[in-house]
Amino acid sequence: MKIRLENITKKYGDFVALDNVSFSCEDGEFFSVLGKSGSGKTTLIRIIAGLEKPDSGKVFFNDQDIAILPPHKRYAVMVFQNYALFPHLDVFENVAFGLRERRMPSAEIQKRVSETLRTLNIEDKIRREVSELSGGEQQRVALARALALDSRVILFDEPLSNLDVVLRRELQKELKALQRETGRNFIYITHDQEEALMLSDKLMVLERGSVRELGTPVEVYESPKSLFGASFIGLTNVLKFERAGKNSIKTETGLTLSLETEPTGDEFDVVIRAEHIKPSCGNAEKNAFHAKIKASYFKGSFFEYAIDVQGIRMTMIATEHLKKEVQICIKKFFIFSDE
Ligand SMILES: Nc1ncnc2c1ncn2[C@@H]1O[C@H](COP(=O)(O)OP(=O)(O)OP(=O)(O)O)[C@@H](O)[C@H]1O
Repeated sequence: MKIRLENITKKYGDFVALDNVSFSCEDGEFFSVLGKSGSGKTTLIRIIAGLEKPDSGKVFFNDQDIAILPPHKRYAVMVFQNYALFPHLDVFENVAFGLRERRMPSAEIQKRVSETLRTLNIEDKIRREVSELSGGEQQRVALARALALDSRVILFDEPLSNLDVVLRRELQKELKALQRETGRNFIYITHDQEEALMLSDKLMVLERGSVRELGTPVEVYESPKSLFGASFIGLTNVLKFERAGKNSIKTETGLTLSLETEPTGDEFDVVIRAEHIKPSCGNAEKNAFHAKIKASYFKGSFFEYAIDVQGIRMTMIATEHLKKEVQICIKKFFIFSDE
C-alpha cells in the first residue's frame, strides 16, 4: 500500500499540532516518525488511522483520498504503547476479537489466531488471562492482534517504550523481521533515535509539528538539512561560531575551524558528532587541536570523553584508552547559518 500525506495541518484551538506535513511511504516500507514529546507524532498517526480529522490536507492510500472512509475501512490498524488489551479476556479472545467483528468463520479464526501466536512465539500462552502476562508478552499479544487482521498498514504508537532495554532490543529485531516477511507497511512512532535508525527504510523527524528531516536513515544521519535534525540524532556537540575569515569560523574563545567553501551569513550553529572528533591526529591535519581530557566513561566497546579544546567543552567517542592530553582533529561537522 502506498501512503501519501499532502499538506496536513491540524490545530487544537490556536495551537498548531501539525504544520503542513507531507510525505509518502512506499508499498512495504518501514517508515518511522521520530520526535520529542509533543511534536505531533500521535496526532499524525491518528489522522492516518481516521481517528482524528485534519484541518486541511489529504491522506491517500494507493492514490485514493481516504477522507470519507471510516477507520475500520482504512486497511490500517493501530498498536498502542499501553497494549490496549482486554484484561478480562484470554490471549486467544484478545487476538480473535477483531476477526469476530469482521465475521470470520470460527474455524478460520482458530487457525489464524494459532498461526499468528506461533509467529510471535506465544502460542503456549493461548488460554492465559492477559493480566497474568509480562509486559513483553502483552506487547506480543497486541502485535498478534494487529497482525492477525489483514490490514496492509500497521500504525505503531511507541509500542516498545514500556519495555526494558533487553526486551526492547529483542522485539525490535522481531518487528523488523515480521515487517520484511509480511511486506506490510509499518508506520512507527518513536522518540528513540537509535530505534528509528536501525528499523526504518525511511524516517521523518518532526519538531513542533513541522517536518525537519525526511529520508533514509543514512541520508538523515550523514546529511541532515536542519539544526534540529543534526543535533537530535546521535551524540552531538552544538556550538556557536561566528565568521573569522573568508573560509573560516571561530568560537568566542578563538577556536577556529577552516571550511572548504565560504559560508553564507556571519553567525552559525555548528553540530559536531562525537565520533567525528578523532584522537591522535598529526599537527599537519586540517582542523587539528590540542585537547585536554576532563573525564572519561568506559562504555564497553568504546570510551566517551569530555574534552576541553581551547576553552570549549566537547564530547568525543573513541575506542582508544586515552590519558590526559591528546591531539584531536575534527573530521566532519554540519554548519547552519544562524539567521
Ligand atoms: N485533543 C487535544 N486537544 C488539545 N491539544 C492536544 C490534543 N491532542 C494533542 N494535543 C497537543 O498537540 C501536541 C502534539 O501532541 P501529540 O500527542 O501528537 O505529540 P507526540 O509527539 O505524540 O507526544 P508524545 O511523544 O508525548 O506522545 C501536544 O502539545 C499536545 O498537548
